[in-house]
Amino acid sequence: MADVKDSHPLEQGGTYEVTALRLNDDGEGVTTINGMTVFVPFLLPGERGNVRVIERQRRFARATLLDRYDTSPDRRDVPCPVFGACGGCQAQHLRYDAQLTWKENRVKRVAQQLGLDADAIVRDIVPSPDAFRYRNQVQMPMRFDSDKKQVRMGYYGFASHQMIETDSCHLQSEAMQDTLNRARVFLTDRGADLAGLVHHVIVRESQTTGEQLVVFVVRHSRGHVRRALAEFEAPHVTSVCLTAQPKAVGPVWGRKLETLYGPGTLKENIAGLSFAVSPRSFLQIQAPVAEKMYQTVVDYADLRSTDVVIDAYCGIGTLTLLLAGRAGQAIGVEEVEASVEDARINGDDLGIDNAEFHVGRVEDWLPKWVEDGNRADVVVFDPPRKGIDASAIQAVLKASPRRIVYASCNPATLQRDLKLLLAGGYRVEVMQPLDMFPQTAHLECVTLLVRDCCR
Ligand SMILES: C[S@@+](CC[C@H](N)C(=O)[O-])C[C@H]1O[C@@H](n2cnc3c(N)ncnc32)[C@H](O)[C@@H]1O
Repeated sequence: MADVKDSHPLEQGGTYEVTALRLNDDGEGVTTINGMTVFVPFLLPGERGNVRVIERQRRFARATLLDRYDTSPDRRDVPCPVFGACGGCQAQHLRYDAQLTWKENRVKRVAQQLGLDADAIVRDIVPSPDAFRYRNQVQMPMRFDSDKKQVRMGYYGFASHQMIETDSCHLQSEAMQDTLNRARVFLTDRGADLAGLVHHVIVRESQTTGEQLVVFVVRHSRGHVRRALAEFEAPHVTSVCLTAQPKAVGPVWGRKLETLYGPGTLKENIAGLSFAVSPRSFLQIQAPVAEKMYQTVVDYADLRSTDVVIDAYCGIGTLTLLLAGRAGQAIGVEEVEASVEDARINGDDLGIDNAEFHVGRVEDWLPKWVEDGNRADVVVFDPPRKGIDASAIQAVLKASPRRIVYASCNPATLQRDLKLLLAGGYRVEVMQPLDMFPQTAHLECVTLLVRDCCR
């Protein structure tokens, strides 16, 4: 068989004039050169440009934009000085209304690829009330520069661990940025002995109270390190914590977490309920869109007062506790022990006595629960980006709940998992996209599936 590469006269390093046809799921312009698909970051649909091919694979290539000859009406001025180098945002150059259309169309494409009537099933995307300064948490890499004797701070570049220095990210609140800037100065002032040990600073903020929790991630934790970091103060910071993680690159959290001062948790108000959030627990990145997402899940679940509802991947129990208000029994399952502790405390504080929580992996817990002969009338899934494990899908098909509500943050795994659920006898009734993450390629989508015999 002829090598596919040979049938495409496309030179690595060659320069070409192209026009972008559409955006891919990562927000890159998609074009073709001599019949081969080529991805060009920062070129918008309809824009012409001169590009250089920098990577050539069997079926596609990547190119970098050298010159742009046109300006799409969807292009906007970018407020962030490190946009394009920093790996955090992919779509700041796209007007917000065009970002919403792009994201909604991605969900429509998922529906189409599953053979569904996308226009009938996919609802209009729910926008974020704020296109900037919406995030409630940040993990900021910090490095001590021994030549300059100061701490450098910034995000990692696209697909790399090269630090792109910045002291003004437009996605987080000004108060969070102020805390990070103060942490950098604080560490620089303390010098190499302390600053050389800190490789990340995590800031979490309650969008209800404005209180902040700071976690210093250190290579190792000794008494003098704890005492020195406990001196850090900033106007909104109510708790300072520490975790020891010897490696600066890779997972940020160490095994242990110590509170140096303060309660070590934040309180967040979501959909009228107050939740305690500890440093390691998952919390949706912004409260206003999370509330809309939760309300959609609760509506789609359409619970009856005797129903048993399972909330798989429940985090601190936000959805479980909201669902419990409408059901006979709500059961949350979550692998992070600290989150389940938060969930139990939250249930007790809210006086909700028909919710229970289990620590475990959904793919282990759900098959066993079904095997033991338990029933579920409605199952809610809100997994991480990797989606639902196939064994959990097989288990839910066996349990045969009346409804399945799937909140997804990744259209690719959503499509994969929906395919299995459709083959297992479920029908997609409606898909609701939500923009939880403006300026980035990420989105949320809540899908309602109904067992084919139940209308
Ligand atoms: C997208 S979050 C949703 C949390 C919650 N529904 C909320 O809205 O806050 C996914 C959660 O699943 C947890 N998780 C990830 N993999 C898991 C697994 N295999 N089994 C159980 N929980 C898991 C994560 O720790 C995280 O809390």
